[in-house]
Amino acid sequence: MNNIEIQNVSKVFPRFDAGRNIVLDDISFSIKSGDFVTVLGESGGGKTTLLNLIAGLESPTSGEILIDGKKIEGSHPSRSMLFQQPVLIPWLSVKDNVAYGCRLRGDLDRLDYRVHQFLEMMGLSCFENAKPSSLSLGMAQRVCLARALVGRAEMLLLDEPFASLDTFTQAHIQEELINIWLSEAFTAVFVTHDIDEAILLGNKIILLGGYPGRIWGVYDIAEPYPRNMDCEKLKSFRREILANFKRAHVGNRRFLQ
Ligand SMILES: Nc1ncnc2c1ncn2[C@@H]1O[C@H](COP(=O)(O)OP(=O)(O)OP(=O)(O)O)[C@@H](O)[C@H]1O
Repeated sequence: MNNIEIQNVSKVFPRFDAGRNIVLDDISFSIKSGDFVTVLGESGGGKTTLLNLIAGLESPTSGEILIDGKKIEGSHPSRSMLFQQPVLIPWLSVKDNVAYGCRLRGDLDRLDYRVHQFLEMMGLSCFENAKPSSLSLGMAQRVCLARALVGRAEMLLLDEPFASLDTFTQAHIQEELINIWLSEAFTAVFVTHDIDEAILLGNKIILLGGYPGRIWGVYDIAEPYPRNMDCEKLKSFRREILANFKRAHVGNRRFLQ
């Protein structure tokens, strides 16, 4: 199980001029085990900060985050993070990169089989022995995804992982991610500033807006996968989300006056 409760979480960072930068203000929402949650917000709005708090890499200034009723204390291999840029060890082969975290932790049970299985799932079995320098960006990002899944992550935390990919590769890898999520049943928290990506992927969207970042909408989307933005229901979600973004900005202007 991996039910997460984010309760009245605020995060304040010290500012360069000795002031306080309130990045997140009184954020509350819940994530059910097996959810695919997309966190949608503009650049600098605190999305990565929220992901780092769920990963246990940062602590809230106030409020708390509970996983299955227990307060998060630090990072844990069951929560795996995928960054915007793929991070691979250049001198290790693709398969050794994928196996690396498991080897470090001594999680060796059928490791070679698992590595092969996930690389095949990502369409990368022919590249098992290749070095990262010979991979395209999209392939390297799929290796990172395989590495997270091989480590039996119960929760994937994805920080705009496809933002730097071209539209075609992005669409392809989004579809693969959804297929794997549907078959492997992990929980995903996916940060993006792309409204269509948030709607196409998430069964729940958290709209983060304004400065400091507050929640401006939580949307449950029950449409089946694969999704297409031509669908009227999804278009209407899009209109509603954009309208709420506008409200966040009007609220923000008032806040600054
Ligand atoms: N470790 C830190 N120390 C001080 N300030 C920080 C730290 N991490 C983030 N911030 C500040 O928090 C704010 C939000 O940053 P964050 O990276 O969470 O936003 P974001 O929504 O993920 O942005 P982007 O989409 O551009 O990656 C920024 O003002 C940033 O300067």
